[in-house]
Amino acid sequence: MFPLRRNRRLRTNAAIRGLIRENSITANDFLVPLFVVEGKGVKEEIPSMPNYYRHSLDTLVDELKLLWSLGLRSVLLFVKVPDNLKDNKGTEALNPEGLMQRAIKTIKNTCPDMIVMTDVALDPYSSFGHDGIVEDGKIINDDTVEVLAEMSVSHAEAGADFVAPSDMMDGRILSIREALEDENFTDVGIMSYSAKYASAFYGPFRDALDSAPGFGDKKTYQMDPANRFEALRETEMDIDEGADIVMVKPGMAYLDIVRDVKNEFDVPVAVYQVSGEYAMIKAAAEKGWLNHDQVMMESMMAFKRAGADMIASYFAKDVIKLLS
Ligand SMILES: NCc1[nH]cc(CCC(=O)O)c1CC(=O)O
Ligand SMILES: [Mg+2]
Repeated sequence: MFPLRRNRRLRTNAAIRGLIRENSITANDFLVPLFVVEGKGVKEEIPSMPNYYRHSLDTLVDELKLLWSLGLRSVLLFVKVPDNLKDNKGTEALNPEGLMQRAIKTIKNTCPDMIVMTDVALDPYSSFGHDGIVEDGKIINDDTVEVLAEMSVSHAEAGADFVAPSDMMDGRILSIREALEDENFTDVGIMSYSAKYASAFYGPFRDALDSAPGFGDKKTYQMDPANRFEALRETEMDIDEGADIVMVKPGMAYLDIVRDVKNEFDVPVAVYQVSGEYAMIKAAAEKGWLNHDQVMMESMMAFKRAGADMIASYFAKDVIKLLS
């Protein structure tokens, strides 16, 4: 008898393919990154991120209502800080009336049940465009961690549900957790960018926030793309220090790391499909070289298949619109 098994039987039509499908995508899967700028009536497209925008607080309100109506329930906030407010210590990051703090309040006033996660790192505030305080051309770990902890408390005071440290300083999760507990923000969570690689895929994001490093690169704090086991060490430490959710970043080129982290630990795992991944798909689709929607959905399935519990993606809205 030939053949003993015919695997194609389970692919015969859409109904049987649906029946045996192992992964699916819903609005619950997404964190929506949002870029916020000063001003009024601003909705400016980011040149290297087609169809993605920086919003001033007033237009952000409309965007939030749209996200909410689509069933999207959590946002990841980034702010673009004017040059004159940048310094080496990220002083503006602690301003209770700063753009981030106002953005958090605006969102909570518009959609009180939207989960607000805030990016915690110095780079948008840094005159050097680095994620930490610079001394003699070096990024100083422990002094930076102190600022990150204060910054986290400031975001919590403004109403953030989660802080999301994306800086890759050592020990920052513990310091942030302690600072939040000291101030009685026991319910404010931490989503740690635990395995964050020194990646060239962040290029368009740095355009969006005007936050590219002014000298050197981020290789003394972000991870070497050559390394796999180091991601597990980083993640384990962040969990021990109190991270509620851990993240792997970037996404598509790091699916092996997502799977490793998911297999090894029992906390929720997030993956970040970063700006460069978005830009690649958009650019190829614009040229007619790839089918935009199909490639987008395939990338989402890949994240789920790799074990991601949630996906931060600039495609979140497009995906949900396509599904509904
Ligand atoms: N620390 C800031 C930060 N938070 C998220 C990203 C990248 C996100 C993206 O590319 O979409 C970056 C840039 C960087 O580390 O240089
Ligand atoms: Mg670490």
